Amino acid sequence: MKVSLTYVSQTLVEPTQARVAHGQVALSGRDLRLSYDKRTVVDGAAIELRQGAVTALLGPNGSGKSTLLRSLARLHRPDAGTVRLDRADGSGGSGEVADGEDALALHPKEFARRVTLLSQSRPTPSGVTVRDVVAYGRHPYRGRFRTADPDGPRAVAHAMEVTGVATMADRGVDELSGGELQRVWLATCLAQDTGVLLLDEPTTYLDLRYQVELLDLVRDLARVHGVAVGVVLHDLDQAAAVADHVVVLHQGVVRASGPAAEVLTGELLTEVYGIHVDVYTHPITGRTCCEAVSRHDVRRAAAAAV
Ligand SMILES: Nc1ncnc2c1ncn2[C@@H]1O[C@H](COP(=O)(O)OP(=O)(O)OP(=O)(O)O)[C@@H](O)[C@H]1O
Repeated sequence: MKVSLTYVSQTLVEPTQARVAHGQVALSGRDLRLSYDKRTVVDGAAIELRQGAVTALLGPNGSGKSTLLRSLARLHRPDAGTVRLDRADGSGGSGEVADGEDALALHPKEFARRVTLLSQSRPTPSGVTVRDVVAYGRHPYRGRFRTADPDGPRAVAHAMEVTGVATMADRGVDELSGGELQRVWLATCLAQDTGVLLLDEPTTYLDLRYQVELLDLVRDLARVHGVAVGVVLHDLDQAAAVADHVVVLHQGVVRASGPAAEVLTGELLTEVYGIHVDVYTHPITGRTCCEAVSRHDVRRAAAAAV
């Protein structure tokens, strides 16, 4: 089978938009208060997504990760606080900290050319092919009368190729498995060719190979192509493997934020998740591993010690 995300760093065509200034803040939220029907679920949150870096949002169920991510994507309007978007070429901000533009004030098409979100669930359209759905990612580049989008065909073909859905281009999306559909949505985001990529639990539905390859792709998009990635993950090992920065939410408050290697400690994770978590370096791979200790593990260890 020809599909492969693995070789994306070799095959990814140069993005059509200039992306430089790795490390500069591309999208930021400050002092965000987010609510549903007057119930505040995120309070005082700050987050920065930097060009060329992957930032993972972590935390228990209901801690506010998706809501925070959606607020950065303008899908959840904050009660308080700001969301600011810097220019990909760095012209909208100043050095380390972006001043940027008020993301909420941008024209929807302008925003969609710069930020995309792979959300947790999307309605599956019926009667449309995979190629149609991926081509939808080009909507911000089309004019009122569907005027030419010269980069469109190349971007769509390439997005399908690197996500492994090119071979199913003519199939109806309503006949795909959950994992296939997830890759089609990811291809749609990639076809949108934005400098900021937001992903809400993107490995859901994917089998082991595609989970690993998706995370490789995410890392390449950041490191090779300068994309600022914000990703909600539940798997702490995956987060440790892919993220440069992590933001840990607990009960709607940012409990810790910073370089992954510094933030991911057993002490913090044990406190936040309410279960004992061991963090150690794998003796062979050198990777950071986060392992929750179950009651059965404790019993086994006690029995072995006798
Ligand atoms: N549409 C909604 N209407 C009302 N409350 C909501 C809605 N969506 C989420 N919430 C509530 O907001 C809080 C934060 O939810 P959110 O989905 O952001 O958390 P999360 O950290 O992403 O959770 P999970 O890990 O379970 O996906 C939760 O208490 C949740 O019940």
